[in-house]
Amino acid sequence: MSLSQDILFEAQPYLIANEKHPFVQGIIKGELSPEQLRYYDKQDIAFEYNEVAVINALINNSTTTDQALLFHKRQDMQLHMLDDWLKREPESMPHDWESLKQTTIQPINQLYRQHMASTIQTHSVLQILPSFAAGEWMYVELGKFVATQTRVKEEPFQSFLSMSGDDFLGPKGYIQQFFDIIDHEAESATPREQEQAKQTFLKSCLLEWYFWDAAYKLITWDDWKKNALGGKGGVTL
Ligand SMILES: Cc1ncc(C[n+]2csc(CCO)c2C)c(N)n1
Repeated sequence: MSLSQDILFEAQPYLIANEKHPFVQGIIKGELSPEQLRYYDKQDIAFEYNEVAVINALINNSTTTDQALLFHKRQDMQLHMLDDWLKREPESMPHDWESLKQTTIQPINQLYRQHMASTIQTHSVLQILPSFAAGEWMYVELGKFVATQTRVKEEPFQSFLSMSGDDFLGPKGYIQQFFDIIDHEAESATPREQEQAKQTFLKSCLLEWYFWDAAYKLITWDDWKKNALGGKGGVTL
């Protein structure tokens, strides 16, 4: 079994848990509040800016020119996507880079961003790529899942998780190409390095679940502070 097959087999329970999460269910049923959508939007733009640094590291540490070109193409898409996103709904959101820099990165987002960024110092595509590819894979799979469900037609629920175009799908899509690169790099890696890469992927899948959860519950550092300083022994956040 290739490393990517092994990873995908172990990631299945995480995918099912993500499909069941009330935020994902709320997208299908159109039952999320403007506050929940706004929290997600703000945190996710900041998350995607962090991905720019991770993709840069993938370009820097590519082991072939083809890899560098693929990551470069993905980076181009990332920056155009962020540019389009920042131009949307400026009246309801601080959708410009200056004010976005002021956005507080909330606890789970910080954990996830640092989980990804911490792989950069390995200088290894095999260690960096799974941290990033897991989120892409999860969104593509969730997109396929929601397409099988009867979902509400109004925006923003209608287009949420609808992955448009074939950029990510199929044998030449990003997802398959990322897995091909993971398998190629795994050939020259030790079992321990392969295991590390797998655990990094699975941790990203876990943090995907917590990302939905934080948006669903609107969890902030203030909640963490109240919980810690409230003197009640703490509740589960
Ligand atoms: C929590 C979270 N995880 C992963 C992504 C990454 N992601 C999902 S789909 C996509 C590209 C197409 O929109 C990207 C980059 C994200 N945004 N938020």
